[in-house]
Amino acid sequence: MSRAVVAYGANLGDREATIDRAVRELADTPGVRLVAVSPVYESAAIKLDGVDHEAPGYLNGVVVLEVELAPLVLLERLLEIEAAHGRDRSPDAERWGDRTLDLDLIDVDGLQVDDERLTLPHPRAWQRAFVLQPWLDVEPDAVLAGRGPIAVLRAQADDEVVRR
Ligand SMILES: Nc1ncnc2c1ncn2[C@@H]1O[C@H](COP(=O)(O)OP(=O)(O)OP(=O)(O)O)[C@@H](O)[C@H]1O
Ligand SMILES: Nc1nc2c(c(=O)[nH]1)N=C(CO)CN2
Repeated sequence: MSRAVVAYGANLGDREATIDRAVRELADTPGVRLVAVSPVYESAAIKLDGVDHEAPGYLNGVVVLEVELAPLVLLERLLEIEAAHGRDRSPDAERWGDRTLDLDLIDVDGLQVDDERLTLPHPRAWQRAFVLQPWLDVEPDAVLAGRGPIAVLRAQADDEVVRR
């Protein structure tokens, strides 16, 4: 049994409905138990060249899971749920572009993994308030492997999040 933190983000379509359904689908997955659901945050879209106030805003949050699945199997399930909610993964889709649903595997038991398909912890989570703040709300003492306590990382992250 492992403990996994999954972050979601959505800035296209009916964001609330997509997130509600995606969390339910995740919780209904055999071998997955939903342990905690964070508050939801609004955040401006971060693009490769900085904050984009013209783009639709995101809803972001995290869920904590107990899983009996290997990390790669859980990742496959996340990608499947994203696809079921219309995530555009065509080769010409913009990197960090607008999306109906993004599900990122942030941490699994503090494991450090550098696989072709999976990096753990998520390599950019440490600098994202839109991940750290909701995670902090549900696991205030959590530590991001190789980076330190998420409370410290959150204080250093400069993207803005507003609780809904
Ligand atoms: N910890 C992880 N969580 C989710 N995907 C990961 C992880 N590590 C590696 N990947 C791989 O990254 C690929 C691209 O992910 P994705 O398109 O969601 O990136 P992104 O959300 O646009 O950007 P970012 O990774 O900065 O959040 C996925 O197909 C997946 O195989
Ligand atoms: N506000 C916000 N910006 C983003 C997000 C996100 O979830 N929220 N995800 C990205 C790539 O994963 C890129 N930019």
